[in-house]
Amino acid sequence: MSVLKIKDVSKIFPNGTTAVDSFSLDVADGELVCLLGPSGSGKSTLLRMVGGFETPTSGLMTIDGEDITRVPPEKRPTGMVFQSHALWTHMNVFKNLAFGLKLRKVPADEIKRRVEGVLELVGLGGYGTRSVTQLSGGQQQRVALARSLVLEPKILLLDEPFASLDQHLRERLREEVRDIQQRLKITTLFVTHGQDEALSMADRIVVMRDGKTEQIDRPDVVYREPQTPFVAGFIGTMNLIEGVVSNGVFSKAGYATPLPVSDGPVTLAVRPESLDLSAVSQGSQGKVHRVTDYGTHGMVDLELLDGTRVKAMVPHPDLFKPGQGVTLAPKAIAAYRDGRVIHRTGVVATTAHPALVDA
Ligand SMILES: Nc1ncnc2c1ncn2[C@@H]1O[C@H](COP(=O)(O)OP(=O)(O)OP(=O)(O)O)[C@@H](O)[C@H]1O
Repeated sequence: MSVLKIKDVSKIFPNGTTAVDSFSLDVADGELVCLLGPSGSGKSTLLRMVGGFETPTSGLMTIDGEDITRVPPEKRPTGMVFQSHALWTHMNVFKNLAFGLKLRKVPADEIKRRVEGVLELVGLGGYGTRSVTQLSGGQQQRVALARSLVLEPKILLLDEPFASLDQHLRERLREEVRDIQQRLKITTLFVTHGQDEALSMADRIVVMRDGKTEQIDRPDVVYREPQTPFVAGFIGTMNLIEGVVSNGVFSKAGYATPLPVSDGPVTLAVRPESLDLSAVSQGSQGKVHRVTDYGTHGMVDLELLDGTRVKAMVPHPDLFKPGQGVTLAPKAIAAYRDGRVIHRTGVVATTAHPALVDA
């Protein structure tokens, strides 16, 4: 039973950079929350503050009600796994794991039991006597995870732990870590800038931007109901089409559609799979720039009459050729104004996973 609370935490570095800006988050017992955002959005700084490796400029952090804001890392009930795992190469796997327990004066027989148990858990049973230099990258990262878990932290902190691994291994480890996390029911905060990682692992995703929260929601909600154009553009492939609404009609470069919002500038968010195209010889609203064949589908790069570029997913790539005139029927998922959602259209994405439409 461990709950992490972060309340109005800010970090301003001595050079004046505000890395984290009045950030608040409650992570429930056993929950896995992903911090997702572009480079420089403050994810690592926030995680490092929870781990005690950076001190907040202001704010409060508690674990199970106890203030940990200024507690040194080794005294916190947190375990952190870094991107570069920094295993001790002069020690074998067992000793790497036993080290922290020895420091805590855990009796030898208990050390043996706990290390062996956790090695089994990460799929490395029997690897104790191996030198860590004789392990693959994925195995080393499992040892790094085991080294944190063996200390039985209340909160597990993962900072892009798979970033250095190839795609295939990353996907496998992602599933393994999620399994272990759920089996142990360990409250976890996970930093990534991989949206597929966040979408596939998290109970909730925090989309960060400039040290602040842009949206906190379940993965499917973040994907289907992005609150801001920033989130819409960040998760999956999204066309953000800027136009103007006048008398209930949205128009953009020769294209018009009813939109029940007040007059003014509007940004429509349209997934490529929700932008239907028709090839026409007259009255086109755009021109095909390029068609990419993805085997299962095609992705058409279009140029609208005013030069705006958008993407449309089509079932058969050979239906469209560069230079071909088209009309479009975009089904927007939402309309935004001044950075906030002002209208939801009820259109839902037809693909469950954004990797499908990444182009
Ligand atoms: N020690 C430091 N001194 C000054 N500025 C820093 C320091 N560490 C980080 N920053 C700045 O704080 C901001 C947030 O950095 P942070 O590393 O937390 O972002 P991030 O979202 O984790 O990025 P990435 O995905 O690239 O790791 C950035 O503008 C970064 O340049």
